[in-house]
Amino acid sequence: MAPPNPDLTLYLVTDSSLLPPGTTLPEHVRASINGGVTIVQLREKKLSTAAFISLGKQVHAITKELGVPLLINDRVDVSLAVGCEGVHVGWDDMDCQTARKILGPDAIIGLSVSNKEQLAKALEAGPTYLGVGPVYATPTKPDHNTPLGLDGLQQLLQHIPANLPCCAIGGINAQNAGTVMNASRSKTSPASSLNGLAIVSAIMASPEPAKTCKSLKSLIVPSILYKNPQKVNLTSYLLQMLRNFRENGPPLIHHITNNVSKTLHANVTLAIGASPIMSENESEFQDLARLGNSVSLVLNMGTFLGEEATKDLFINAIKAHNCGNYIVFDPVGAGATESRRNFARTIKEAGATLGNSMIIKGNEGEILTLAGENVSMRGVDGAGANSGRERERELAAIVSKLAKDCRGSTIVMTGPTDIISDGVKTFLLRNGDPIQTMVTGIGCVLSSVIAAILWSSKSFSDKLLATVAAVSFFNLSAELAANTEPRPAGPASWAIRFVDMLSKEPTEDLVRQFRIEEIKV
Ligand SMILES: Cc1ncc(COP(=O)(O)OP(=O)(O)O)c(N)n1
Ligand SMILES: Cc1nc(C(=O)O)sc1CCOP(=O)(O)O
Repeated sequence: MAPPNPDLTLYLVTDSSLLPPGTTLPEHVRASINGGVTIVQLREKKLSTAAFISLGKQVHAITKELGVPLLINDRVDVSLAVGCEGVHVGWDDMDCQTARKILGPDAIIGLSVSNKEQLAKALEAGPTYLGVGPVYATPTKPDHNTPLGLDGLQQLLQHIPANLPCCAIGGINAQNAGTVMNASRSKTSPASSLNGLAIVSAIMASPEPAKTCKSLKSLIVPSILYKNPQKVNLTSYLLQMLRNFRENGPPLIHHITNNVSKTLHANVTLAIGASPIMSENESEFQDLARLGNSVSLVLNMGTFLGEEATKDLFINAIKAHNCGNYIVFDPVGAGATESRRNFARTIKEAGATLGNSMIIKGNEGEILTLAGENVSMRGVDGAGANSGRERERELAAIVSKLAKDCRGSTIVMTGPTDIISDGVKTFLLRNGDPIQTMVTGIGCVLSSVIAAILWSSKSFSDKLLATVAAVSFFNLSAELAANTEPRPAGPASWAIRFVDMLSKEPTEDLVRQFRIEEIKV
């Protein structure tokens, strides 16, 4: 029989003494699960055995109904009496092997680890998962061990095998959850990293547990998905990406773009539920960049007026939006002339100084030009179709290297297969339809969609997946507009249908049709 494999993403450990006045534990647990808690531990230090069992049964009825496992803190006897899914034990409690004998092979048995010595013993003991902590000092457990801090956590994680799930605990809340998850990623190999966070006070004391859990989960999931895509439901995550970008109101997309596709940019931006503005008036860039919670800049060098004429405009726009906004740069025709090549490289360099807020989106010829490859382009269309697995691999390696060289920019190379990389992870996307190349400006307006959907992104790792969601959504909408009966008569009627398609609320069924593959380069 396969060992139990609990989802530790957002682990609620209870403490009724922290509940807001007038609330009950069972209802608080229910709301927390509705907000995204994936596993619950009943940790009630002051209850008699009888009261512990009675409360355990009440809470178990709810966790069972909502499909989430319930564990009991310390007490194997109470777990047996409640009939729940397992226990969490520490070093003063019953040992793991004995607990396993009593509870059986299907039980979830968690074990606490605070240092290297305990970890060495824990690896012998055969728990289902490890609770590693405390990360920070916490009044919730007055007898806690020395806090590990982020460095100590990373060091322990390096010695935890990839197949042993682990969560961090101790002093974790909405202010530091993303940092703890990201820190666990940065110095360790992806395999030996956190599967989630266990939290007591930040959830138990919240007057709005569902809302708190939802926002905690949005800080945790990106890192888990980034490291272990198989551990998270990719479909529901990408769907969330396509829906959440309007959470703080419609993002404002400031466009500096070519004359040919301005109207299409505006219509597509509106169709997906964002707000377009077209402005080349440098005196208002600072104000535009701060107009609301979520502002992005689309920079498209399609109708390029020459290096001197365009440089100040683009650089001043970048400077104005360098206040936490996303910038999507489309180096249109970068390989076509010497002057465009130089200019595109200047903007790419400027993006590399921005940390990770720039996305560079171009066709094969444009991206290869930025990567320093020798390409000859006839106009602003792509240099050629990438085809065949070998060619895909070659291009993926170039895209990934360019992303690394750009120090955090995400690179999107469009084509029959789209390639997206942040220099750490690289994805191949296979949705789309050849008709997309028959309407001018269609390639350009993908930037507007990316610029809007990026606002679902809350961390660096999320930015890549938000871009993957945006490009897949865009291309699948194109594909459906072309292939749904009755089929469009030609490119013009297809383009209208395409905009209609983009305006529909994305569904789970739509996301299931995304053809996404992660590729190792
Ligand atoms: C998920 C998780 N990790 C660690 C602990 C701490 O357990 P323990 O060492 O048994 O300490 P007490 O909870 O008994 O104070 C935990 N409960 N859950
Ligand atoms: C139950 C528990 N175990 C810890 C450990 O280090 O093993 S720290 C802790 C309490 C965590 O509470 P809060 O989320 O309120 O800080």
